[in-house]
Amino acid sequence: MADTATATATATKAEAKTPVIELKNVTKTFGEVRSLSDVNFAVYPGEIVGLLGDNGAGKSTLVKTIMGFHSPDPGGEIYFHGERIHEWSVARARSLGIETVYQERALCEKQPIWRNMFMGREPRTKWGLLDVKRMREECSRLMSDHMGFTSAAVHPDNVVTTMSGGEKQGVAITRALHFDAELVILDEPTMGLSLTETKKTLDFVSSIKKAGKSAVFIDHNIFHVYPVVDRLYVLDRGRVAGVYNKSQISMDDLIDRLYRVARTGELE
Ligand SMILES: Nc1ncnc2c1ncn2[C@@H]1O[C@H](COP(=O)(O)OP(=O)(O)OP(=O)(O)O)[C@@H](O)[C@H]1O
Repeated sequence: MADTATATATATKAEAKTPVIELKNVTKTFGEVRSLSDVNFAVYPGEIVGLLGDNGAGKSTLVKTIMGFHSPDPGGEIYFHGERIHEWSVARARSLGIETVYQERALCEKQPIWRNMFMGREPRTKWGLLDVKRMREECSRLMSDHMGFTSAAVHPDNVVTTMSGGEKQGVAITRALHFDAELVILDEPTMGLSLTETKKTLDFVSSIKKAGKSAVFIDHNIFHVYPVVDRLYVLDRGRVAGVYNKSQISMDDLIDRLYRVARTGELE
């Protein structure tokens, strides 16, 4: 069983590097509801961090804070590569390379793959028109290099509706990496997917690490999260109930820990 000492040891080892993103003493209240309570959270370069917790634990509030949708209550601090950012917003987070991959419905189903790949960031010709040729070619390259799609059946001109759930998530993750995301937030990317499609999506998650980027992975299913992450945060009632180095806690111990936290609310 991991304990606070283990988590601290892990953090100390990683502290040789500066976190990509760090939240210090972040509290977030909505009226009477305290969704986050004095949360300290960090993601280091090249690290995949899992975020676990029961319904209402504060996972969405935490990632929405990272994404700039919520501002912390006074006293909370956000750092990006060690620099304190005072004016945190969606635009700022995005400009710094924080990208989010939602459940599969985030793509435009009736649009071709290449259109989805460049949505909102379309390259233009010198006359200001959409550079469709470049988007098609670049999409084709990304699909074979990053997504391993060599089959002629998966073509950049195919509309997204024809793709499987795992392939759609592949497009979303590849899109994030292509736009130089430093930190990819994966918000329940396996929801509603079959076993095979889930496997495909988890492989794409691993590709984020291979590309030297970082990710925060939220999922209710610990069997999906555990295999692909380096560290795990457990949230409970808005607090960080534990931080674990995956290499130092087995899945069984983690499950026990989650049950105990949910039952007793105790912190590490
Ligand atoms: N905009 C809001 N206004 C009021 N309360 C909110 C708001 N957003 C979240 N909450 C409350 O904050 C608490 C944490 O919610 P949050 O959605 O962050 O939890 P979660 O861990 O993501 O839950 P789930 O796994 O069910 O999605 C809940 O009690 C929720 O009702």
